Amino acid sequence: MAGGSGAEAGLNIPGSIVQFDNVGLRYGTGAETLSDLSFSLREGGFYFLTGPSGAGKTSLLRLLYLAQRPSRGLIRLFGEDIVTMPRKRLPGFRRRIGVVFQDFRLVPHLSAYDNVALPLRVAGVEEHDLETPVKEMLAWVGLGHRASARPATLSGGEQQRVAIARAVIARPELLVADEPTGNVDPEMAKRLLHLFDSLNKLGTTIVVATHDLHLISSIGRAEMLRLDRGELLDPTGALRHPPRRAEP
Ligand SMILES: Nc1ncnc2c1ncn2[C@@H]1O[C@H](COP(=O)(O)OP(=O)(O)OP(=O)(O)O)[C@@H](O)[C@H]1O
Repeated sequence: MAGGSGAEAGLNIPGSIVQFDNVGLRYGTGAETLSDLSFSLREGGFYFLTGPSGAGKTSLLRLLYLAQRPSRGLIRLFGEDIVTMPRKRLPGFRRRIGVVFQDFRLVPHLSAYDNVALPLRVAGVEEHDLETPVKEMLAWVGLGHRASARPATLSGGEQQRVAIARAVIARPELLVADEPTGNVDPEMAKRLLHLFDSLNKLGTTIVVATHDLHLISSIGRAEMLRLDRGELLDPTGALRHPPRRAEP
């Protein structure tokens, strides 16, 4: 394992929002889909997750947004061990995370407006306080004129933009996005990335899984998480915070 084993494993690393130690994930009885993942993400960092199809990116994101528990290892989120945490505490943690799902998962019977308003309503924001931010957010993603449309009447790219607006509207502490620009044109992709960039500058930690090299190159300060066949490529140990010392 890269650094972090033995006595320091499991300790809370100051300034980290996510910490994985020796995490493995196995679906059923097959081989491990993710193996020995050990890394930490800095609070306020901007990370791109890349890797070939089937490398395990969606599986890693599912661990991050608490849709999946690991088969082994330790995961800390917001400084707490979420593997052994009682299930009833998980929804409170999930509310601190914005998620853009690869398949959008909009609520089908709600309009675009009501889908975007959902996280604010769950957080108890009054109707008269949420109208302006929801309208502004819809306008930013180019859907001001489709506010009353149901998801089934929207194109794939429009649904993706509603999903992104919903994920960012409540300014989550952690934003996890799975191929968030896969269905939009390059101009809109740039606009959506600007949204992530602004959110990051306000303090949200961002993790975006993407194959889009253009997108990756547009955020100079972003760090890379590269997965290959379920393993994280971290040759310099830079994804450990603090990084492990170079071998003598
Ligand atoms: N629920 C599941 N049950 C069994 N196997 C699964 C499940 N989800 C994913 N897998 C398997 O885990 C491996 C990694 O899948 P995952 O979707 O995490 O990869 P990915 O890197 O996101 O791929 P892509 O870029 O194509 O979306 C694949 O072999 C996949 O078939």
